[in-house]
This record gives sequence, C-alpha cells and structure tokens, in this order.
Amino acid sequence: MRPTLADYKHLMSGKVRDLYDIDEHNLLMVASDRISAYDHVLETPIPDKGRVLTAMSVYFFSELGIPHHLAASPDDDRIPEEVLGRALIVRKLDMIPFECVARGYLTGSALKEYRETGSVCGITLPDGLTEASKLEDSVFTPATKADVGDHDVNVPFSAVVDRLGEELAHKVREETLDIYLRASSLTEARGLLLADTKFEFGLDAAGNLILADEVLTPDSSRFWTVGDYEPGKPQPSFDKQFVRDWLTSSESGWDRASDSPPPPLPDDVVDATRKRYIEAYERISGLQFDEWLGESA
Ligand SMILES: N#Cc1c(N)ncnc1-c1cnn(CCN2CCOCC2)c1
Repeated sequence: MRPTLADYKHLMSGKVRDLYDIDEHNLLMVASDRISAYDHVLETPIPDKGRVLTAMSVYFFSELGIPHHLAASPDDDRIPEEVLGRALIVRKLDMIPFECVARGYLTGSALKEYRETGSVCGITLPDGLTEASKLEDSVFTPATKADVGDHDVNVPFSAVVDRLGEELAHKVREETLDIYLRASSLTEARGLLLADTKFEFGLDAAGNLILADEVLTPDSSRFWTVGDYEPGKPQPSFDKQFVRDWLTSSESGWDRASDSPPPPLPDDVVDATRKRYIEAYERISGLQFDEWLGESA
C-alpha cells in the first residue's frame, strides 16, 4: 500500500514543482503539470507535463554517468500513487546556492547583459553578436537563485569563488560545462539544439559534488529545432511556442504588458503543447513515453 502525499510534510513549492520531506535522508521531488509563460504560472495545466519532464530527468541522470541525487527507483513504494511517474525520491544534500547555467548560444538575460556591457557574468564576448548567436565556446554564467516570481541575478565567477572557494567553484564550473557539452552533442544528433541549461548541485555528507534538481528538461533548458535555427532573431521555443503565440495573439485577448493574469488556454494549444513535450522526450531518449510510469492524463 503506497502512502499519500498527505503523509509527507510539504517543504516548498517552486513555480511548477514541489518538495516534500520523506525522512532524515530523503526528499520527494514532485513535478506538476503546471506551465509558466511570460513569468506567469498559467491556470491551465498541460496533462502529462510532469511525467514527461520527470522521465527526461531520469533518462539524463542515467545517461550522464555522474554522481546524482536520485536515491531510489522511480517506482519506489514510498512514492504516492497520485504522483507516480512525476515524482522522484532524492537524497538530501547541502545545496550550492547558485543556478549553474551553461550557455552555447546568446539569448535571454545573457543577451540583455551583453548588449549593455559587451560581457556576461564578467566574461567579455566578441563584438557583433546578436540574438541567438552561437558562442565560439560555451560559457558558465552562474546566477543567484531568486524567490519565486523574481528573476535570477547573473553573477561573475568571482562571486562563486568567494562563496565556495577556488577548488569547488572551479569544479562546479567544469562539471556544468562538461555536462552541457555532452548533452548538447546528444540532443543535436537528435535534431534539437540545447541553447542553454541550468543545473543545481549539492554536497553530500562526504563533501562530494552531486548533481541535483531536475536536469536537461524543457523547464530548465532552452531547446530549439536544428532545422529552424537562424541567428539574428528570437528562436521558437520547442515546447512553449504554441502557448506563447496564442497568448500574444488577438485571439487570447490578453495584454502581456498588463499585470492581468493570462487567460485559460484553449484545448488545441494544450494538446499541441502536450505532444511537443512527449516528442522532445521520445526524440532525445529514443524511448516511448507510453512505456513510462504512472497514469496518462
Ligand atoms: N533537488 C534538490 C535538493 C536536494 N537533493 N537536497 C536538498 N535540497 C534540495 C533542494 C531544495 N530546493 N531546491 C531547489 C529546487 N526545488 C526543486 C523542487 O521544487 C521546489 C524547488 C532543491
């Protein structure tokens, strides 16, 4: 008999994920079907999003072959039925207080900073770069974690050194860039560009660096389609473009510049977005989503 979520103490919630306390050594990390766009968590869930993104993390944790925080099988008996397939048991770590971002392409907050300073996180970049420019060398652009609803703040590598010390700071940067390069090679071979991604690390009781959180999901990464890649303009998001296009279309009646919350999504946008998440997982992993744990929505 599996426990229910009510048996576990709720510890915290992010925009789309929640963390529960299992015991002295373990947490339950639950991925919801919530989706965020334009800094809003939408009222309309995307069925199976939580299960697909959990399956993607599990695939990459097993594929990357580096120490990670998964502490049990995805079908462990301690996982409640209601979240089976979208929840993982992870071991408690001493989390490193930085978002460890690797970028192979210039977009988002990095592009904004580049346009203002010619650099990102203290790293001077070549002149003449534009939206979605491919960077000659991928860069480590750490950020301090913001509260839910705020944007992370990019910081120079020296801030990581000041907080973690030289040795650990260099190891975090090295691990971040190594995983990014390996993952981007894998995804590009499957037709998807990994523009950038965010990792979180923690330390175990022995002081080992452990890969934590979710990894290489569409929520922690920007995925673009290789065939559509064209620098000089914003690239379509592989997973969220249908949502973004509808929200900014006249059909939605929503004004992005207003403080009003976005309206509910129409069924066709929800269904197309669900299919994109599944497509991303199946193209990258080579696995069939309908063979993944849990009940399809
Ligand atoms: N992963 C992990 C982890 C761990 N293995 N040990 C201790 N703490 C954490 C932890 C605590 N907060 N966060 C931020 C990301 N959270 C994800 C879930 O949803 C809420 C935000 C990670």
